[in-house]
Amino acid sequence: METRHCASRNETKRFTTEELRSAYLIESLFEADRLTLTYTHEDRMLIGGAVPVKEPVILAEPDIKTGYFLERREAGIINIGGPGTIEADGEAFHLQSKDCLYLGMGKKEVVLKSENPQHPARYYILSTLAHKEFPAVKIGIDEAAPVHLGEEKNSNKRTIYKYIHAGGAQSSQLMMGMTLLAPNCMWNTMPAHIHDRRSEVYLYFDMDVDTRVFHFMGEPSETRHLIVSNEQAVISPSWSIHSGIGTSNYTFIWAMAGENYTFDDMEHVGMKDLR
Ligand SMILES: O=C[C@H](O)[C@@H](O)CC(=O)C(=O)O
Ligand SMILES: [Zn+2]
Repeated sequence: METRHCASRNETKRFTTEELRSAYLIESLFEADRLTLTYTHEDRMLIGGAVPVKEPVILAEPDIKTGYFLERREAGIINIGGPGTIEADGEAFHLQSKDCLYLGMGKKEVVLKSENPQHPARYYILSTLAHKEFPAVKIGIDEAAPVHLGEEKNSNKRTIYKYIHAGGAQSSQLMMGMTLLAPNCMWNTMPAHIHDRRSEVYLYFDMDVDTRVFHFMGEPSETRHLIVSNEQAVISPSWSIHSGIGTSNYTFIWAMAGENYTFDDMEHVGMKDLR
């Protein structure tokens, strides 16, 4: 497990490209037959990936220092690969591509499996602290609440699918969903926003090998960018905008944790305030 301590707003202003990338970008998440994990101290989110090929992957990490992974945590797991099955304390959940599984606090044995090693499941895992147990539930993309945003003339027409949120799968604090861009639309989350009461993580995927997303971060008056490749994730502290433009099509998963559970609690940044 890799640990990322929080960088302050003021030190971030002076970061070189490499310093910015090592603080905020997670470059490698999906490896065969093992769980990769990054522990960010931003709202203590755990960001993970697993690709079961030859054998199942167990959700376990001694460095978390609790009796088991979900002893004091909950998790959202979205499959971005081939079909797979997740077993949680003996209960099996079948996940096609873009299906999500919510696992509440208290689930002891979580086993991640692929149906076909030739086309393995690719599990993206986002785990946050929990204070209460909520039932495990699978949410297919067809069951997620769609929100239509943006306009073609601004190249930002997109649909936000919410899986884990106040009106969907219940959780202690995790909110999770996926944003799909309309054809020829490359911008996400512009106009940009911050939410001072929550941290957020973006996973960019469904990208060609040479496609890049220019992900914009930083305080609205001090923006920086990260150049992001397929299946890489970005940590967004509460003071940072999080917006991107792709050189070609892409999809992204967003996940948030923090003080409130109010998706709409965003402070929109006026275009005149961006620097
Ligand atoms: O706080 C909310 C998150 O940043 C995302 O839901 C935004 C997003 O998916 C988008 O505008 O496309
Ligand atoms: Zn946001």
